[in-house]
Amino acid sequence: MENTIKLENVSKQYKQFSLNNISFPVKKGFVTGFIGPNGAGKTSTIKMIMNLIHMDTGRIELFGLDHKENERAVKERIGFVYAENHFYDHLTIDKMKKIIAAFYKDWDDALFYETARQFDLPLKRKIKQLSSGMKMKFSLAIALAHHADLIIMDEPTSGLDPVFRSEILNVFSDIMQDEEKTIFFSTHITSDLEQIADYITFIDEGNILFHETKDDILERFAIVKGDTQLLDADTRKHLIGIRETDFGFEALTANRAEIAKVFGQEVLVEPANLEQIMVFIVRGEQHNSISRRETL
Ligand SMILES: Nc1ncnc2c1ncn2[C@@H]1O[C@H](COP(=O)(O)OP(=O)(O)OP(=O)(O)O)[C@@H](O)[C@H]1O
Repeated sequence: MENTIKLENVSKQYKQFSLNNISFPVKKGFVTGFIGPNGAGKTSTIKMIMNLIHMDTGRIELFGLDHKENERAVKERIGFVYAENHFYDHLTIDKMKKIIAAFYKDWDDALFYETARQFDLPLKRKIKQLSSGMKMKFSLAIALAHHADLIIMDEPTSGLDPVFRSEILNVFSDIMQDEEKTIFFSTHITSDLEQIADYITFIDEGNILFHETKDDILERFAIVKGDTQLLDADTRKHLIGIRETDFGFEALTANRAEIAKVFGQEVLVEPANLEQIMVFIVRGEQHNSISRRETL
């Protein structure tokens, strides 16, 4: 399977934060969701992919090409949707579109207007008068109009109401009908991923904890519930983010199959959704002496 994006041992050191030799692929023809708690390093990673900030070490390939050596060529093929406004506020959508269109060889004006109509974009309205959802749709209309093969988005659905979000997710599904297209986006909204992601890349504190298909993740992880008396130094090693109450314990396992071997029939094993997986893993790190990466 072809990789549209490939990160190899990418690192970046800030004063109080570092991205630590991160490596993962983004598969062509699929939607990959990039999740992790606040400050995990999602935006920094995306900015490095887009060559907006420099990495200290490592290599990033886009469409099989080094992303810096071939920056112009690869950017022609990318639609970048980003929360920080990169438009001129005082221009109307239509005028801004004209400026942007000039940068792309493969610009399709008819497709832009068709998408703008579909999105109800007010062409004569100034950028500064647009809601964040409209700006987001405008960015997507641009990405579609220059026939981007790869769409990269940093939290595209945050701040959007549920109706708008569902509309945008439908647009993503439409885009993915074309098997040549790839979507990579960061989000906190795990239910969006449950709906449309094929792969999930999980980052925390500058480390990639896993990169797998969504189906494998939902298969592998599970919630375990049982009596606190079952917890000892050995059994705890198999659990992540244990929460103990008067009624018993609740924890996450990263290896559902192993739980029966450890606890027999004495615990309840239930499916875990992505939100629970994220919450338990992050809590696990705060309270556990065992490194999260070892447990996963
Ligand atoms: N230019 C910078 N200088 C110093 N530290 C920075 C800089 N940019 C980001 N950081 C730090 O790097 C860490 C990761 O930030 P980043 O924005 O990549 O996280 P994120 O996963 O996108 O978070 P969020 O979900 O809150 O948007 C944070 O602790 C942030 O303060």
